[in-house]
Amino acid sequence: MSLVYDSLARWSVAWSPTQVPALGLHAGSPTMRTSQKDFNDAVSQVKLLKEDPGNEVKLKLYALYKQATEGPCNVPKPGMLDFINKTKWDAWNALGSLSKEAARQKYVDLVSSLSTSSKSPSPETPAADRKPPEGNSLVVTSEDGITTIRLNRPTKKNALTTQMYHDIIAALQAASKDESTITVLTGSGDYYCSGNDLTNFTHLSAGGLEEMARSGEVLLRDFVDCLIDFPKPLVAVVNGPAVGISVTILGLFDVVYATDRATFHTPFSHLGQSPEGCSSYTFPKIMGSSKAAEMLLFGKKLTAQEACARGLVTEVFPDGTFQKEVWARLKAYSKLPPNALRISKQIIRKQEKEKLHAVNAEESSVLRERWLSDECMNAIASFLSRKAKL
Ligand SMILES: CCCCCCCCCC/C=C\CC(=O)SCCNC(=O)CCNC(=O)[C@H](O)C(C)(C)COP(=O)(O)OP(=O)(O)OC[C@H]1O[C@@H](n2cnc3c(N)ncnc32)[C@H](O)[C@@H]1OP(=O)(O)O
Repeated sequence: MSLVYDSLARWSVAWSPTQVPALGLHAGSPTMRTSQKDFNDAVSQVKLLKEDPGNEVKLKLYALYKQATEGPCNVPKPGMLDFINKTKWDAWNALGSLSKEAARQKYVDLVSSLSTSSKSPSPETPAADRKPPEGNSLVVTSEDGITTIRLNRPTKKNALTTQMYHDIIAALQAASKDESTITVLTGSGDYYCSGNDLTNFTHLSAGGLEEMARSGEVLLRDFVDCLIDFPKPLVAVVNGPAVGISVTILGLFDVVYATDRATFHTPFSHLGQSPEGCSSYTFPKIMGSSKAAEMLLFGKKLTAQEACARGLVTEVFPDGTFQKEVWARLKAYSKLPPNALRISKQIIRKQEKEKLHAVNAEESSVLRERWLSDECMNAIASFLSRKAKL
């Protein structure tokens, strides 16, 4: 059995009976024979768990399995940038000199506690029925003069993958030329967006970390440039909490409507990162330098009402009537003459376009450096190992 990440934030159990290493038990001891059977049964049970027990538990299972089968951690510590293996190594190493027998017992106890809290599926349940596929991460629709770009990864709180940045750019480019009057960005499920998908940092190409940071800088700059240049009214329909880049770019939207359930959080310092989306310029301008610093430096999370009082949000609606009220309002606005709207938007934006592009280029370049820093690496590794939640 081995525990693997199928993406960096998600452990999955890969199991093949033929891959089980010898347990290294001494024959003849009845206690140990019982222990070995219990352990083997527990190992088999893990793959039948219906509910994902979460990364923390899976990490514990991994560490106990290694300790039970190989003894104390005996392999060199992986490099700091090798997030997955370092996290696994840390967990195994933390078990110190725990005996194989004690590790087996703890493993069995842990699996037994999971089995009682989660029903196993019947063996004939097809895998596809256990977890429905998530479908398209971005859904674009056009109706009633409104093009809607919907972030659609609700199980990941609509975190933005690199593919989604590319897809949003393409959707905005298409929307700028289509028949619609207004373009809307919104989210599916309980979140608006949890910001940049932190597993984006783990998809290393042959060029290594430097290359990843370089391509991240280009992607970020292109994404934000596209928002700066977007020629039609751009509206954010913030249907729930918003984090990171999904908050900073709000300063580039024309109108921001939020449910009263929404919160606005930019935890850049916690992540060893720095502001993007032109927020280093737009936030002080919108809310004053000291309020902006509270958000961008110290990561103060705002309620929807607070964000509205600071001018980041246009209007807050009760959650119960949010969708109905907002879409009725937008439908009415979409009947306005499209050319007048375009021209008015463009004359407003024109005053600052050059400045915004310069700010974007600088923020993206600073972030490239940040991504290579120990502070950032450690924060991401910490999130991925679920030691910290923001
Ligand atoms: C160098 C390459 C980069 C390329 C991209 C370039 C452009 C990007 C530039 C922008 C850079 C940074 C700006 C930012 O956006 S910084 C902010 C990043 N976001 C976060 O730090 C939020 C992290 N998430 C959380 O703190 C919590 O998940 C939550 C949002 C508070 C929700 O908590 P919850 O308890 O209600 O739900 P939870 O169980 O944690 O989440 C459900 C599953 O969703 C996964 N998930 C949520 N958010 C993210 C995320 N941002 N990245 C990756 N995965 C996320 C979470 O891991 C859970 O998954 P699973 O069920 O455990 O598998």
